[in-house]
Amino acid sequence: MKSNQYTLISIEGNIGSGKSTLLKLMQQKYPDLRFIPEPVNEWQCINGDPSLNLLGSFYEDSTRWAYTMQVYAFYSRLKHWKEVLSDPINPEERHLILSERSIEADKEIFAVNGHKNGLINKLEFALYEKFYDWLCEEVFGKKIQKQMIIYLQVDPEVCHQRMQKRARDEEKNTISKEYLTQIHNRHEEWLLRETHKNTSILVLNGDQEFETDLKQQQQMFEGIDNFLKGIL
Ligand SMILES: Nc1ncnc2c1ncn2[C@@H]1O[C@H](COP(=O)(O)OP(=O)(O)OP(=O)(O)O)[C@@H](O)[C@H]1O
Repeated sequence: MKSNQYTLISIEGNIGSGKSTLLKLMQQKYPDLRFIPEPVNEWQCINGDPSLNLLGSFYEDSTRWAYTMQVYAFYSRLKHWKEVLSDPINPEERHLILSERSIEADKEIFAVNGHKNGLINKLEFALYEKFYDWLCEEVFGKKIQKQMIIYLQVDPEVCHQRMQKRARDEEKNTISKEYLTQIHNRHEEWLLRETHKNTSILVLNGDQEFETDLKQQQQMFEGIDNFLKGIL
């Protein structure tokens, strides 16, 4: 691998599928990976002001806030990526980055779904694509050697139950099973039916509880170890 190139590993999956849990487990198992968390807190509290809650506004009035949400989600994710990619790589270091969702998922899942459902209109989507393409090229350029996606595939009904259990304030009474099904279908389309260049995809079933079930974890990690074999 060239010294300034990275392999990106992202965990993708529906809201409430268990991505954060899997990420934590992977951090423990592979401590050498660089890690990019999802900036949800930033969306809940713009400039540290809890009255500026973009995630909450988005779920209260999706049509009004869908485009704004995408612009800010993109900005905040890209900012993290830029910080990591601008950090000179130590030649001894592994060039592997693990993130919860990817910039691409923002677009392919949330922006496309919003556009399909009329929450983001044609003009907004065209504008979004313009700065998305340009800024991604600016930040990622030729720095990416390969992308690897771990798709945590979970029944939307199970995601709904997990979401209710965790009860994030903004989501409690606003995310319907219908929305979870739309987001699930977008994942299936994007990851299982569309073509991908220079990307390998592992599909992991996450229907069974795996946070505390060690047997289940072990089974999942057999798949992950095998998938990452050769780069770790
Ligand atoms: N680009 C985006 N546009 C709109 N909403 C987004 C976007 N990215 C994430 N979200 C929302 O932010 C919240 C957190 O999302 P996400 O599904 O990535 O994490 P999570 O729910 O904590 O996942 P898990 O339970 O699998 O750990 C959800 O309400 C999700 O719908």
